[in-house]
Amino acid sequence: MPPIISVQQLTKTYGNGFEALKGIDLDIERGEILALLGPNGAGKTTLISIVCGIVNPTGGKVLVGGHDVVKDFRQTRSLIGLVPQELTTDQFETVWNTVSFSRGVYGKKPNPALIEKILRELSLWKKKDNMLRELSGGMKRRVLIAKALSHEPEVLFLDEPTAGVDVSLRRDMWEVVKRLREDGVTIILTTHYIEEAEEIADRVGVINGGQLLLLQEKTGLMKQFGRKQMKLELTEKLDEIPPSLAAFSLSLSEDGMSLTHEYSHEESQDSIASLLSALTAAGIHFRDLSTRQSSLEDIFVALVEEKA
Ligand SMILES: Nc1ncnc2c1ncn2[C@@H]1O[C@H](COP(=O)(O)OP(=O)(O)OP(=O)(O)O)[C@@H](O)[C@H]1O
Repeated sequence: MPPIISVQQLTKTYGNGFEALKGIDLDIERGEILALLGPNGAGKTTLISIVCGIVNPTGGKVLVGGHDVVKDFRQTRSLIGLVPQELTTDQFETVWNTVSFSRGVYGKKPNPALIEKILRELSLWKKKDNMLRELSGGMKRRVLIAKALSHEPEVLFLDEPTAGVDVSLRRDMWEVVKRLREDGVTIILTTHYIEEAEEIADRVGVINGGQLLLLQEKTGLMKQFGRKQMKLELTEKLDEIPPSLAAFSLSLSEDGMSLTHEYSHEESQDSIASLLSALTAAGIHFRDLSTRQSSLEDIFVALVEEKA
């Protein structure tokens, strides 16, 4: 099946001469959750805005459902739901009217049953007759999602969806996102919260300086770049690592009371077993052991710094 979104050699130079995108190639598959990570100013919002037809590209091409986002703007836009960072709707309108109106904007026939379903799923049903200005910040966020879903888009863009929202709302949002994916909706989210990408994404793209540095399936990414650490708390102070342990990647803490072994996912479990027996043979005993796996955040920071 062709990708639902195909971004080809996309460039964007703003009026002031700033090159925000420097040739992005990106295919997004139907039904996946793609997290776009990148530091401030990386170009994430510019990329999303071009795909949604809000910003014009300077060069390259974007197809959504096989249609060109510039030439066939109406068709591509109707396939997309965009949850922007901020609410720009009329604050004196009710939740129900706001969401229903949004559906009409895309030329879809009214469908009260669908609007009710969306509002219920987003825990907005009880607030349907409230004006937007009466809602809390978190509730307004929910309205933004409801609006974006009102015309039954095939692709949902979430731009920094959980910035500044509390933990319970964040959980609820992820539940909604997971349900949407089950319904076959493709989801692209930008986030600064790397744990979020780690938890929810199928693939992760890293953008920096207008370039796509990496695009990979999350589990493969974690395996390839992820390092593991095993820390051993020693029973007695060790002055130096004995030569018999030189073959293992070990470091000794300054106080001589702990040893840390770093290894990759590829290294077999055997290496741990042989390290532990080599330690025993060297007369080194430990009272506790802990392991740690590098997170997507560690990987991300290393990658962005490396390319800076
Ligand atoms: N209209 C504009 N004119 C000139 N430069 C712009 C314009 N819009 C964005 N930029 C610049 O383009 C770069 C990319 O901005 P963009 O908003 O796409 O980044 P981002 O990755 O979404 O960042 P953030 O995480 O801060 O939202 C930034 O350096 C920004 O200052």
